This record gives sequence, C-alpha cells and structure tokens, in this order.
Amino acid sequence: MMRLAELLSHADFQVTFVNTDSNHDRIVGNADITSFCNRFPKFHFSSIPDAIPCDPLTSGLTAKDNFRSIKAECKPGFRRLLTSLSEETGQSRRPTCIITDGIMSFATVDIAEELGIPVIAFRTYSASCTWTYFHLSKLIKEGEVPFPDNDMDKPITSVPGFENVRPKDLPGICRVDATDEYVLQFFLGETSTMTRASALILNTCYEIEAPVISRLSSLYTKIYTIGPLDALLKSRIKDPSPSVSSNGILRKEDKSYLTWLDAQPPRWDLYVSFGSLVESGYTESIPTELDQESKERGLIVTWAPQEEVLAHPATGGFLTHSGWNSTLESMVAGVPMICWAQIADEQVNSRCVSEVWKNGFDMKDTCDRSTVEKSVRHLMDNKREEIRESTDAIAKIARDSIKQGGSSYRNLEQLIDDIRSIALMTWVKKP
Ligand SMILES: O=c1ccn([C@@H]2O[C@H](COP(=O)(O)OP(=O)(O)O[C@H]3O[C@H](CO)[C@@H](O)[C@H](O)[C@H]3O)[C@@H](O)[C@H]2O)c(=O)[nH]1
Repeated sequence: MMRLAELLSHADFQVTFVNTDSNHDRIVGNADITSFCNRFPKFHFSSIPDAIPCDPLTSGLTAKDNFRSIKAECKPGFRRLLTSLSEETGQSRRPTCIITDGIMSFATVDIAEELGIPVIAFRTYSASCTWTYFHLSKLIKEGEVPFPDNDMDKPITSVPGFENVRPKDLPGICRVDATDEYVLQFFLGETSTMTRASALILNTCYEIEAPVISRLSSLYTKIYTIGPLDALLKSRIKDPSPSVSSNGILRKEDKSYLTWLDAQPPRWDLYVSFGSLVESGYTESIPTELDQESKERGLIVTWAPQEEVLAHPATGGFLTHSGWNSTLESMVAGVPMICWAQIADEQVNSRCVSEVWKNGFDMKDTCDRSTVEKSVRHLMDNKREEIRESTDAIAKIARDSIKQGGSSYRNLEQLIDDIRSIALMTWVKKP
C-alpha cells in the first residue's frame, strides 16, 4: 500500500495515507519518516483508532480480539477523518478517490458510498489467492471447507480455475484446526464488500496470472495489475535515496548482510526470511550451538535489505514463508524458492510456485528437519538446473512488465489517468 501511495504521490497527487493507530505509531517511531515526508511534500500520514496495542504479537490478544476491535473502531474513525478533511478551513482535502485495502472494506466502502466518493479496492494478495477467497462461501456450502486433516489431498472439483489447488493449498483459515468462525466470517464479509468497489488493483503482473485475472474480470469491470510494485516504484523513481524504499522507512535495515555476501562465491548463499510478522525476541531463541557453529558460514540479522540481498550474485536460493511480497521480489530477482507457508495466502502462493510457475519447491505441511535438509540440497545443488529455465523465464516476464510499454507500466499509467478523470469530473461538477 505504501509503494502504491508513493507512486501516486510521484504522479503529483496529494496522498493521505490512512493507517490504523497501532501501525501509524510504529511508523512515526522511525526517524526516517521526516526525510520521507520532506521528499514527498504532498504526502500526508494520518490515522484512525483501532484499539489495538502497538505490538499486537506480544499483547496476548487473539486474532479474534483484534478483528473485533478494528471492526468496532475503524469505521466511525474513518467517517470522522473524511468529514474533517472535507471541512478543513482553507484548501479542502476532500478526497477525489479512496483506494482501500481489500480487507478494510468494512470501514471504507459504506462511508465512501455515503459521501459519494469513488472507491477502488486494492487486494495485496496474488490474483490466485484473491480468486480462492471469492469461492470460499461456495466451498463452505458444499461442505468442502473447513476440511479435516485426513482429507487434504483430494482435488477440488467444484470451482473453475482450481485445477492445481488441493484443500491443503487453500488459505490457512480453511483448516479445521485453524478455523475460527469469527475470523472466517470476517474474511468472507470483506471479500463480498470488496466487490462494491468500482475497480480492483492487484500487485501482480498480468502475464504471470493471466487465466485467473480473466476469471476475476467477471467480478470487476476494471482490474489494474500493476505489480511487482516495488520493482515498478524503483524503475519510475530513479533517485537512489534510501527513502525510496518503503521497507527502508518502516524498519532499520542491517546492511552488514551485503558486505558479508560480497565475500561469498556466486549463488552460494541461501537467504532465509519469514516476512515482517515474525521477528520478536529472535536473539534469545537462537540456541548457542547454532549461533557458534554457523558463525563462519552464516549471518543472522534482525532486518535485511531483502531486495538487495535477493539481487546479490552470491544469493542462490530463498527459504521463504511465501508472503506475496517476498514471492514477487524473488521472482523479479530470478532466485528459486523453497516454500514454508504459514498463514493466510501463503498456502496458495507456495502451490503456485511449485506447480504453476515452477520456480521453487513447496514443502507444504511436512517441514520437519529432514524435509528441510532435502529441499535445501535440491534447490542449492541436485535439482537447481531443473527449475533454472522456468525461474529465469518468470523473472524476465516480471521485469518486462514494469518497463516502459510493459503491462504493469501501462496499467499504472491508466490508473493515474482514470483518477485524474475522476478529479476533473468532480471539479466540473462543483458549483
Ligand atoms: O529482513 C527482512 C524481512 C522482510 N523484508 C521485507 O518485508 C516484506 C515482507 O512481505 P511479505 O513477504 O508479503 O510477508 P509479510 O510481511 O508476512 O506479509 C503479510 O502480507 C502479505 C501481503 O498481503 C501476505 O502475502 C503475507 O501472507 C502476510 O503475512 C518484503 O517486502 C521484504 O522485502 C525485508 O526487507 N527485510
């Protein structure tokens, strides 16, 4: 969302980036925010209450508690914010258009309709995963979800476009042991509310997910596929200032990883990361033996400059949780993956990596010590060449899509033009 906001700000729109209080507090706690705001004077950060503690992972609250809080707090907060923006003295900042995170539609779509402001949904998952969410209600009705542990491999036949999907490849909330009725209903509700938006933005590139994007076109008259967003952002904003990277302002990167990589042979390093949600207390939990034994052969950092690490010639593979941003970044860098999916969309992404794009291996549910070892040996050694061609082909498609004339490049231009037209229409309508 930050990357999209930066791109729109770069296109000369005034952007108000609305976060929930808990996320906002984390961002403004970072010193780099000032240089970012100086660089983009038309970019404003704002926030609405969510009643969630700043570090939800250590608060002891369950996912259900947090979902209940945001459901209760965010909608009235968003209404107050929009009203205050519209009523500001001097130059009104009433928005021309709202771009909402797909899973925050409950707080935004009603208010947008109430105030007559066009709304576009941005789902930060892959198109493939977005498609699965649209069919969960049907799968529940037909008794296929939630599915018990012993029935995870039978193919799903009732949904078109699911040819490669088994129950165990569906989002984590579909599992009997993980299902929380409240959370499941929350996602079903959000997926349905999202269809009231006038258009859909996806952080993917058309050529990589074309069949499923065509299917999604039955739900939206306009779909803007503008990914991989980070690569697109970097190609459009040439200034190498660190604030160009949203990751750079959200966390402090430890660049020592790059110096360490410089001293390693080509394609030797296996980069391991499980995304942005799993870092707390990591130093205490590393066994001393592991720390000592791996000193000469590995490096552990709190927050790596991931895209630079993936682009480094010494990086030969990525053991990932299959978060969608990590998957896209690995695709662009042409680095093959071992997928150790944990939650949400990651089960779907990892299946696509192994079966559709063929740029990695999916460990799906059997991530014991010997499976991890076997997969690492496959990726770094025995089977590397088997997936080299497809990994390179996907990388080329992703890189081409963000070049001038490429599909994501053109779709972003179209999105910018369409928002400008809305602005113009709003301006013409004013008395
Ligand atoms: O040391 C690190 C670790 C991560 N990253 C960056 O952090 C981001 C991680 O994003 P992602 O791979 O999408 O994982 P999560 O942060 O876990 O993302 C959440 O949001 C994603 C998009 O909605 C979902 O796909 C995931 O399942 C969900 O966990 C990427 O841009 C990485 O480059 C770093 O820069 N340095």
